[in-house]
Amino acid sequence: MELGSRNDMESEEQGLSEGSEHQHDQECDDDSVLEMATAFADFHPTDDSQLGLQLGDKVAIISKNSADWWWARKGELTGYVPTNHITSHSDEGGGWQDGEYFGSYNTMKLHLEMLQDKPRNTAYFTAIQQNQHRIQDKVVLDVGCGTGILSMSAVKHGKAAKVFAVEASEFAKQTQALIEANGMADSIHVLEGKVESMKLPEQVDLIISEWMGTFLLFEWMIESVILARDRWLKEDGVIWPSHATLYLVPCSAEELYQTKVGFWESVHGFDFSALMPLAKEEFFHTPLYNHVMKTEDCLSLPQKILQLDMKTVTGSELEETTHHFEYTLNKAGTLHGFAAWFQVDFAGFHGDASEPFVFLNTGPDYPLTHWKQTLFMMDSPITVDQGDTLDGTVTIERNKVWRRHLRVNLEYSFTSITTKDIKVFTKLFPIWR
Ligand SMILES: N=C(N)NCC[C@H]1O[C@@H](n2cnc3c(N)ncnc32)[C@H](O)[C@@H]1O
Repeated sequence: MELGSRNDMESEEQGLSEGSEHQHDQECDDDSVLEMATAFADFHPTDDSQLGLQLGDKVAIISKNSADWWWARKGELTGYVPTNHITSHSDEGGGWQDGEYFGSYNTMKLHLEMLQDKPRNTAYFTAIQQNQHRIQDKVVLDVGCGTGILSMSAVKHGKAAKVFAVEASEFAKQTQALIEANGMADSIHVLEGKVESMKLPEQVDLIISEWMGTFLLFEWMIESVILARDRWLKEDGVIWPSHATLYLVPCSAEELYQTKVGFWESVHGFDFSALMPLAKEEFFHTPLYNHVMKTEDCLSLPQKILQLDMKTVTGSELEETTHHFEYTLNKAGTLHGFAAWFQVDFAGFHGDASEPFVFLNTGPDYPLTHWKQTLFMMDSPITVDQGDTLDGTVTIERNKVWRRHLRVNLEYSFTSITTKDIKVFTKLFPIWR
């Protein structure tokens, strides 16, 4: 999915072409095989009805005799394997493109970018440090732990007793080495595999995860976090981030527009304006995931278009959401489109909601993060005055086939305060399909 930074991956979505469907396991064709699975931990058999496993072994599941033991085949050998040592491949299909997705998280460039994102890491570390007295001696689940940085912080700063650090990409092998190098192997258990198919030995007190993608939802990892919450978080447990909010604001993007589209007006003295529609289609068909906007680009106050309580939100609620907006422009200028960003909060432990809590805001009024802002460019800029209004809806629709992708539909009417003239606009933006 990405060949470099997480942001690059969105522009490299071609990497998620149909041809990139994961390789169908040959053994799957044997009709006695229910599905394939991979061992994410070594298993040493205690009797000869059991099959020994090494981390990374692929086994063919023949029958699921019980919740804890499945009859499996590894090469010519058959025997029982413990289900809490293997992760099933069954959800690799279904348009999740897991091969590419998890393969892409096995890059140093991506982890470098995330670990160098100071506001990102500071928010998580501060939340952990400020709640040490509530995390001490507790059990934590880190969903999508990557290098394990949040798990290590939960132990070092939060004094957690035990952390299950779940990571589906091969990078988990590096993570295990890092945990050992930092003397934390007895409290942090790295589990390679998808959290959906993980079998933990106990419920947890705290789930920590950094799951936010472009426009908050891209990658749709939020569904994995919700599933882990429903399956493994204690009733009175806490999930961080505890809340996620998506913001949208009408804005100018003059420099970008001139660079990508205005440029064609006159190219070395020649009229190339006939190419402007092609430029708009190519450059503005999808949102720009790495736009850095300035506060003065905002033409109104931002509005919240999605508010999630991570303790209660369900996957089905997120399939399609629509938010009605009304903006009154607070300055004259040029309306090129809309910018979006998110905020995540780390509340939930506090008894009293009034207690200050830590939050991470990726908007233009806060220190820049690797998410930057997401810019939805409309095709025709309009000159606007203070007092003009925009009235419309933003619909976020998850792709029914490509389950990590979504589409954002913007539909609104623009009313000029002076002429009372009304113009209607609509545009559908795939992220990225
Ligand atoms: N936009 C993000 N913050 N993406 C973080 C994704 C990190 O979580 C890992 N990850 C994503 N989904 C899962 C999952 N279902 N199970 C385990 N690890 C996951 C992924 O391999 C990467 O290390």
